Amino acid sequence: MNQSLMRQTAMLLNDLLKFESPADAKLSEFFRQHRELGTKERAWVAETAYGVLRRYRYLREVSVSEADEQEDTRKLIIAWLLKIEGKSIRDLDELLDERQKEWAVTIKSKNSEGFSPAVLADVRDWLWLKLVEEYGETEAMTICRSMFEQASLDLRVNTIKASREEVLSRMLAENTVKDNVIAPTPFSPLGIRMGARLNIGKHILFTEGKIEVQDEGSQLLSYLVAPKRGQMVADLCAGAGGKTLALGALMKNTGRLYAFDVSEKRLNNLGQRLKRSGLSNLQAQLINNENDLKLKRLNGKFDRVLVDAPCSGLGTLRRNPDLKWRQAEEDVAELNVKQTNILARAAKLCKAGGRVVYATCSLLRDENEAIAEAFLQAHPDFKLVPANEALAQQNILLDTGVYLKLLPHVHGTDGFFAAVFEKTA
Ligand SMILES: C[S@@+](CC[C@H](N)C(=O)[O-])C[C@H]1O[C@@H](n2cnc3c(N)ncnc32)[C@H](O)[C@@H]1O
Repeated sequence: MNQSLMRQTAMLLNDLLKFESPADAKLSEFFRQHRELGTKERAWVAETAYGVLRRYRYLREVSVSEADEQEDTRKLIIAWLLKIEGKSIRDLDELLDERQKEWAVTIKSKNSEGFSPAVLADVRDWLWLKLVEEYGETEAMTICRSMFEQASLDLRVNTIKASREEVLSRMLAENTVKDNVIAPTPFSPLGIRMGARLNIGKHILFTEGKIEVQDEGSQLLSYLVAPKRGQMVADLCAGAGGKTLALGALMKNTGRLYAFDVSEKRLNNLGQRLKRSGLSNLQAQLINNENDLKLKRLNGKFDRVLVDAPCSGLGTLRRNPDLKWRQAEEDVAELNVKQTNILARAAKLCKAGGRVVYATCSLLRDENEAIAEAFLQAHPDFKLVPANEALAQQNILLDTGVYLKLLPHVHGTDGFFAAVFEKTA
């Protein structure tokens, strides 16, 4: 790595730290503008930028001095290399100019004595307080630290086109995955976990539609929905269809599966994935909001409704570390209103004897249990189906209690929450 790459990464970080749009989109845009960068250089830029985003608060604390007029992202990078990556100043000889070497000496000498727990957990104060209230200080710290790790690459085998055994044996036989740790996921019967990141988008199994990228936790949600052959199923917040496609495969391409969302762009992405999947039971529909008239004629028609609600996304911080700096406490309150309303709308779509699943990738009670409990209070015609029992019925032995609650350091998945409701009348 060299000084020019350092400069480019610092410029990218200047942009990312404005927190105006998601970091993954900005990173892709950066790579499109810098096609001259090779694979190793790209990996270094991505790792460094995401590394700084994961540890931003701590790194500022050890690198920014009172004399600084404005934040210099090169200091953050140096701090990341020295303090997190464990490099020595000598290791960085080629990378740093003389002034930066002086910064490095100062940064190296800083220790974390007296830093607040929120700085060490690398989250904003409001979020730290909420997590401590919910999980206690020790568990809150463990959760925050688990988010410093890179997530594994999880794949879902599309059973419309292949079996897990077939995909696993093909991958194990291949040179591309030779040095990779590759294994069935522990809980999802359709998952494969890969230790290292591959550009899976170009892999033949992917282009043939035999595999999809999907976190194991997300795969498990479709098992909670548990759609049966020939049923009417709605995915009310389908987005780009990660869970919709899994539902379609569980339905063995029979029945009718509706994918609704308010985002045209996301539904267009679903369209691309749908072509690869080989599913023909799926219909995508753009709606204005949960009160869209298009939904009205479908009231009481569905056997299964999934609400994968818009949420803070704090369970996905391993993949989207920028979210912890972009989310404010007020945003969560705003999301709670949407979550409550969308779930109430889902209840209307569901027929008697049918099932509604409410899911988020949030860690916060306000977006999870609180919404589920309020729903049960307001909807006496629904009862809670314990998630552990619903999974056991699918031969998945994962018991996190009446709600599904997944955490990276416990389950190896992103953080997920789900509640299963059945309409009794
Ligand atoms: C957590 S994401 C869904 C991710 C998707 N289910 C997947 O597995 O890839 C939440 C989605 O809710 C959508 N959304 C937001 N408000 C909505 C509303 N009022 N009705 C339906 N969808 C909504 C967003 O556009 C977003 O795609």
